[in-house]
Amino acid sequence: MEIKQEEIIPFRVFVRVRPMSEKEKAIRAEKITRSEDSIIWVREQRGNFIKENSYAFDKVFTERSENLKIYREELKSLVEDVCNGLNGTCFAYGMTGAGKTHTMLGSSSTFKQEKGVVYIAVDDCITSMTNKRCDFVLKLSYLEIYNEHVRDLLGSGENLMVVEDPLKGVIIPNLREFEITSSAEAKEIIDSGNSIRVMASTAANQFSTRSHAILQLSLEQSQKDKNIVSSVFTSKLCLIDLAGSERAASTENRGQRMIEGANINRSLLALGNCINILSDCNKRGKFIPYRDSKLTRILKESLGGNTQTIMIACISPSSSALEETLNTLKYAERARNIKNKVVQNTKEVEAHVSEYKDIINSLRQEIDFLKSQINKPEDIVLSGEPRIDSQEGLEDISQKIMMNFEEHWEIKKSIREIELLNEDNTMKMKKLLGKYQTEELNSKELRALKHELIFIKQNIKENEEARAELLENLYMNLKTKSNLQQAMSILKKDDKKEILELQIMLRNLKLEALDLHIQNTQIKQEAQKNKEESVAKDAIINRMKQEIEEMKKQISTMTQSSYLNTPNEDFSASFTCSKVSFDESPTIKQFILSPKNSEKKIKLSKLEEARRARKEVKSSNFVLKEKIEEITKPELSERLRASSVTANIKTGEGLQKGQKSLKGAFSNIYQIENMKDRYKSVERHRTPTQKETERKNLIAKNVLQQKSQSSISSLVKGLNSKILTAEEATDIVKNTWNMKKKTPTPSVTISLKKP
Ligand SMILES: Nc1ncnc2c1ncn2[C@@H]1O[C@H](COP(=O)(O)OP(=O)(O)OP(=O)(O)O)[C@@H](O)[C@H]1O
Repeated sequence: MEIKQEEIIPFRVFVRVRPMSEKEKAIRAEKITRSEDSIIWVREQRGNFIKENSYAFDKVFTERSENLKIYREELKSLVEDVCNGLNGTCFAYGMTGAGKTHTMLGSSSTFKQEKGVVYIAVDDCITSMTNKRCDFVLKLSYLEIYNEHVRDLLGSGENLMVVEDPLKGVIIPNLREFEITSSAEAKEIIDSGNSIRVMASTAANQFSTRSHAILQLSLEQSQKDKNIVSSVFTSKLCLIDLAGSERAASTENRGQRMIEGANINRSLLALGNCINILSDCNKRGKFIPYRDSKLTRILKESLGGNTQTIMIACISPSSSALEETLNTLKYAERARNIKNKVVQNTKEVEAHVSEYKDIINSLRQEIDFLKSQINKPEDIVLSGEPRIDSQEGLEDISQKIMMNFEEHWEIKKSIREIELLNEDNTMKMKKLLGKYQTEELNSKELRALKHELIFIKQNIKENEEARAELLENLYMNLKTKSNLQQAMSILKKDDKKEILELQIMLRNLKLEALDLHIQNTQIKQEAQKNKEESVAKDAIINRMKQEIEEMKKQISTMTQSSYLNTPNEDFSASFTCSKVSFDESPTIKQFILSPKNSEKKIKLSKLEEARRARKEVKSSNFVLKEKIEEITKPELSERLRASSVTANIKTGEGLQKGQKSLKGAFSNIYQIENMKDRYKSVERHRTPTQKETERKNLIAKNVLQQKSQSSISSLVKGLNSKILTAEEATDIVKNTWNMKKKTPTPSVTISLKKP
């Protein structure tokens, strides 16, 4: 399977217009919508004033569009992506009776029978996976959120907790998952879930679903190749049939239906608030109130996480539903601005498959063990206890206490989240202010910076307001808690009460255990991150160490060759000079020290080579230093700096050796002067004939010496005043050299400058 790169994918929003209902036809409602491809126009009549507004979406499906067409044209690709390891969500939104359930789950009660997109998607997913040549496990879970309670539609029906796991994201412990292998199997499971979903007849819809239903397909697929490298892809497909938004006035709901309606509206309002913040790019850094409802908590990943999301906004074409239609379209229009970062959930497992399986098995065992640990207290408390009879007051209070505790938990977490967000915002603001103070910005950059600062400031302010509101909620929550505890204490103490108290305690303990688990996972994650960081750091250090070692080797080779190539005692100026000005130019220097034969020239050129090599080492040292600057870890750069200092010293040694040899050459010149003195001192022991010959020689040498002295003086002058060209200098030195061979050394001043 091709591994996809991270992509920013916006919400895709479609509008689906259902046909006029019998009821709407009966009241002779007018059709107020018309559409073309991706645009829908809505006609609004207010008194005599008529206007038509247009709204743009990714596509508009008309009354004639069927579920299968919608699936094929827009949802199929989402399912394909899920089969390729990406997460996907599709939810239907709209007023009550607008056609959400018809779209998602289909219907048979109308004049025509249609299969919902949920069934088509599950079928398609099974078929695609079966056709693929890989191992896969497909699991299905189905839940509903009714009056802010999460209920397993395939399980016991108990009120489930929603937990945020730092590794797995939002999870619902104890939610049953069924492994499915065939469409028939899946259909049976989904149908059984639908059969217990809360439905009721309302004024707006005879078969109104009063809960939000969330069906989730979890897919895990693995691929093996010859090299036994196994890739594991995990993905989720979330299909959601939301309960309908409704206006209390128009639905004429009373009693239980009104409570349901209030809860439905509360969660849809929370969904709208999250969409508003997520869709506004200036609101980055603003607290997103996912915790305001169970629906938004469960949809957190679909709304602002690693998921491709599709929203189907269902509307009625009728004039009687104008307000709801406009609300739905505006809501959906905002959602179009949400962009999610989507990445393939893949793990490259470089391990033998058997090894890998062992790891999974051991993890599964650990999970099973932990599960058994979590379930233990409940078993102990409830095993053998009689079932609690319905005792309205007691049960009601215990339920409320549990909810109160959960609410307390959520509020505290939200407060902490806001505090962290604002810490982050303040940091960002400080950074921008620092940029403002230290950098020279042009007017455009300045404007952008100010703009950003204003939004961050606004976000901080709004976050603070949300925090203040939450603190107030916390205060109310604590007040409710003490009231509930008081109410509980008044009730007659009996076995049932004790069991209920224990149940409350157990639930609270479970929450605490889960929170501890989360903290534990976070600590583990942190530890793992630190470990990975330190491993990566060690790798860098090792790599750099190796590089340093290699450089040291190079340097020592170069130093050695520089030792070898540096002129040694053979290399000595054969003429006596008391002082010669030393030019920096290597050519000139070469001329001054011009050797008497080609061998020395070679040596000199080798010296130059060595110098060049040293220069190269120096420049590579500089590169190394630059690398050090890149590395932010101080200890690493410290180590490298130390090594580069050593390297420099080594290079310097080579240089010094060269200079030493040069100095040696000049000391030889002085030695010749000394020899002359010694010659004078032994003069008296010679025979008269010897003395005569030597005297004649000396006169001749003195003449030559004077000539060469004046030549070298003019050479030095020429060099100092830069009158001579390099060629001229060469000639003079050559001549001087020749003269020197036959004559005693000329007395010229030499001063040696450090190159
Ligand atoms: N595209 C459609 N074609 C034919 N009938 C439809 C279509 N959409 C909806 N209906 C019919 O309209 C009625 C209301 O639809 P549905 O139950 O799907 O609405 P809903 O939005 O789910 O409402 P609620 O939120 O109250 O559950 C149903 O009888 C359904 O069969």
